[in-house]
Amino acid sequence: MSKKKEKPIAVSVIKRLPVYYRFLTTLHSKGVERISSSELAEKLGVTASQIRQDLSQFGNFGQRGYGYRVANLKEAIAKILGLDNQMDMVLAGAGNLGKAIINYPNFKRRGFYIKGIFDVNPELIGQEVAGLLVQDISLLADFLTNNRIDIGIITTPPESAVDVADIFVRGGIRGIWNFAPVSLNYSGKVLVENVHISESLLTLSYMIDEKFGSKS
Ligand SMILES: NC(=O)c1ccc[n+]([C@@H]2O[C@H](COP(=O)([O-])OP(=O)(O)OC[C@H]3O[C@@H](n4cnc5c(N)ncnc54)[C@H](O)[C@@H]3O)[C@@H](O)[C@H]2O)c1
Repeated sequence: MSKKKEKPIAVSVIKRLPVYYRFLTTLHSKGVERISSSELAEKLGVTASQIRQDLSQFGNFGQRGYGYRVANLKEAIAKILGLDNQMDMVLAGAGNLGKAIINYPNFKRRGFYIKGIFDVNPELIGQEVAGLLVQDISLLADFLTNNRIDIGIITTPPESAVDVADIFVRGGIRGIWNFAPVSLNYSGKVLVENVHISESLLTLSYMIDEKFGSKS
């Protein structure tokens, strides 16, 4: 499954690709066959030249005067994002957020499979969530030795996150999707994507205040 890119692509570009992909998927499901970069840009709130510049880093997609074939571009972006590869994942922390992630059906549709769920709570261990039994966290290290897992998801409280991440790293995991509000630093050993849901909410709250003024 190794798929190292020859030339590093800016993270800002990589972060826009899923947005293009999601929108193209919607267009495709509505039967739209082609779209111009200016239409695509208008719908997504970016400039047409930004889209052309982003996509040109990966190859030649659109045709002048014709635009993009929706199905082709969608498939090409899926490939760039690695959605044509299966990514196997484990999750530590089967609480509120963990269960919501496990039960979300679209990850599987996009090639992300949760293979193991781990927790410390004896009341949760042995419970079935989305067809998998929650296992004792003490079994995680062995599980990683016996299964080739790509991504480890952390939805534990912050105080357990570093311990869990250490087990992931020792177990050979290549990427950590971390929802706990702690910084994980493993320069070079593993890629960490921190998801700060609360920060995103605070940003929205700030923007509401700025645009519409405070409620009082
Ligand atoms: N729920 C949200 O919307 C939300 C939003 C933003 C951030 N977060 C963060 O996500 C994390 C989970 O939040 P939650 O609301 O699901 O909490 P939760 O308390 O419902 O779930 C946490 C789970 O982690 C388990 N756990 C604790 N230590 C563990 C360990 N060492 N190994 C494995 N499992 C362990 C607990 O038993 C529990 O089942 C927290 O760090 C929280 O700050 C949650």
